[in-house]
Amino acid sequence: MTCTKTPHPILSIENLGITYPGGIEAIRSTSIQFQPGEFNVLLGLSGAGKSSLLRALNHLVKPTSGNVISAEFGALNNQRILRQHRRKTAMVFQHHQLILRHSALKNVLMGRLGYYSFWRSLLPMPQDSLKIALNCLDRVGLADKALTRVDQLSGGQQQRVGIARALAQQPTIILADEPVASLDPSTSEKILTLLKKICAEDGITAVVSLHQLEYAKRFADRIIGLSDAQIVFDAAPQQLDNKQLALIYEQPASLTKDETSTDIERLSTQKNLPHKTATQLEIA
Ligand SMILES: Nc1ncnc2c1ncn2[C@@H]1O[C@H](COP(=O)(O)OP(=O)(O)OP(=O)(O)O)[C@@H](O)[C@H]1O
Repeated sequence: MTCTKTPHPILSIENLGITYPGGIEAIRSTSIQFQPGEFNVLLGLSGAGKSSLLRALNHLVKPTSGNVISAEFGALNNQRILRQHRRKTAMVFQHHQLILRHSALKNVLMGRLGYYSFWRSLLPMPQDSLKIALNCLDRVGLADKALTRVDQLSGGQQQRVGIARALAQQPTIILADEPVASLDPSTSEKILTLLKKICAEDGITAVVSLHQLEYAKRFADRIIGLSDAQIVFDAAPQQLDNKQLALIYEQPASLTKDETSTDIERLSTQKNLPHKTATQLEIA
């Protein structure tokens, strides 16, 4: 089941494939279009290819074939276009990727770095960026924690700072890679509610990877179900019946149970690389 193409996608992928060194095929040749303002959930078992697909959308994982095409900037085939696209495409991570010894405000200000040259970003941020960052903290309900060190905040509050940092980028697209995987159910619901509300208010297109079916059904405008490196479902949550669910959640024949858990272990250590912006600021 697939969504039909519409004439004005904000972001498209065309025949995109990802094969990691060693020959692991994470995404087989796939084409999708994302519509402006849509809240998309990538749903699937661990190892299905959700993170790889999501991270390919801003070339954090480089596709081995095919193209990612931004409606605003064009195909991501040179550094200038990639920089422009990344400035408007914010990321939210499972483990927040915040600098724990810095204040919430300083972390949120990192979202503004893409707007300044490297040399300018070494100086204190201008007033307008400060105002934007404070406003973003206010929108996630953390105005009173602006000067609190992030390591003194709860997991849910840290993820709110992560969302505020994304928002400070004034993005048109937010990519959220398992944003609630480290949180308890009640906090997860609050975070997804907040993320959806903010995206709706600002007309931001969201692509969110999740493995919890319940949240996908509740929050997604569109669910893109992945299994074994390919899209097996692409439609509104209301159209997800048991037959479609079986396609998403059946264990690929190519993996035994043991191989799957080995993959998960490897992923949990390899995948959560620090966000490039965070690394840059750590150095600065
Ligand atoms: N850096 C890497 N090097 C080699 N193989 C990788 C790498 N990252 C992911 N893979 C493999 O690519 C496939 C897809 O992984 P991916 O992380 O995209 O899946 P996922 O659906 O996001 O899983 P999870 O829910 O566990 O995050 C898996 O077989 C995984 O082992």
